[in-house]
Amino acid sequence: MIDLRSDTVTKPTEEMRMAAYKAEVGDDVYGEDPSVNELEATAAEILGKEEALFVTSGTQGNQIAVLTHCRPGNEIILESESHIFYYESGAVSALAGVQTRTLPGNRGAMSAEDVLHSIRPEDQHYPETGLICIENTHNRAGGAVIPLENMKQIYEIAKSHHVPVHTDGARLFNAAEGSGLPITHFTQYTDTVQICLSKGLGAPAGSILAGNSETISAARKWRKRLGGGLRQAGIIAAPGLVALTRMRNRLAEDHIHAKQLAEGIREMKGLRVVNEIDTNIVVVDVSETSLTPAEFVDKLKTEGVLAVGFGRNAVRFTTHYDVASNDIERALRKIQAAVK
Ligand SMILES: Cc1ncc(COP(=O)(O)O)c(CN[C@H](C(=O)O)[C@H](C)O)c1O
Repeated sequence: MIDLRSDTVTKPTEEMRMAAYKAEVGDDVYGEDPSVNELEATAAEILGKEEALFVTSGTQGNQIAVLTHCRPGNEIILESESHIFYYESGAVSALAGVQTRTLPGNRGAMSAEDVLHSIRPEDQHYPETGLICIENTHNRAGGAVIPLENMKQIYEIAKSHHVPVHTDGARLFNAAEGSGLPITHFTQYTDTVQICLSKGLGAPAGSILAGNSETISAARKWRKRLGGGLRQAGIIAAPGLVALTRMRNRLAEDHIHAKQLAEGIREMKGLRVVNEIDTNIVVVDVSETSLTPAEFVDKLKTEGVLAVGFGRNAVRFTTHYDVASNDIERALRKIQAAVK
């Protein structure tokens, strides 16, 4: 079975498993787990932020950011198919008690103009704008890289209106690789950033939320309130450190594989690649097969390829560490067989 459902399916490498086995541990609620402390310090350094917090998932990192920046009754501005809006089970309302102001994106990027005109002026009828969220790369835009200039413009507008910015950077390392820019060029234009260790970087679990010391200290308290204060968490932080320090440079391979997959699918009658391939995601319109995305996903499975439905007419294929070069050729043959 070639699993192209998501880069969340990556299994830990031998090196990560050994790191977990050998991890030095302590009680992280007391700040005494050396592996967690090393991971957080290393992540803060790499992301160009004062401090970083190890969290259990990208969703937890995003939700802690919303809880830390906002208060109940605030409005948050975010893109209409962003993960925080689309895939986090309404947590921003359920947990933080905020309302969403979604804006259309162009390949996932909100226009700075739209953001400017969506920030609420002071008025007793209006909620305060508590946060602006950017997603880079943008999952439902097909792993699109949000241009640096766009982030810069939004950040400058946010700062001039004293509104914080959070970046859902679940795949920000893919954005850095896809744009050829150091990750700190992107993180300079956001107050907090969440990055996933468990996706393209291949860790078994975990994410990082990074920002200035005051914000991360408040975020740490929110993590505790959510039951995320962990004990000997070095067992999962140590493999996370391996992922963060050893797996960034191989993301280019996933991007090459995604491009190869897209090129092969473009040759197939009945399928249409709908996104420009910036990183590791290929979105394919299957409407000409007269199958629904769910039916096509089932057909693919019988041929030995796993993918996910992705909206009304499309399926998504995501390349990752556990998909090797020869898997792409094999997957293309199986996808071709599913189309027949
Ligand atoms: C941009 C972005 N931000 C946050 C998350 C949440 O990360 P986790 O909570 O799964 O660790 C995801 C996961 N994305 C998953 C996937 O793509 O298969 C599913 C859709 O939740 C994401 O794509």
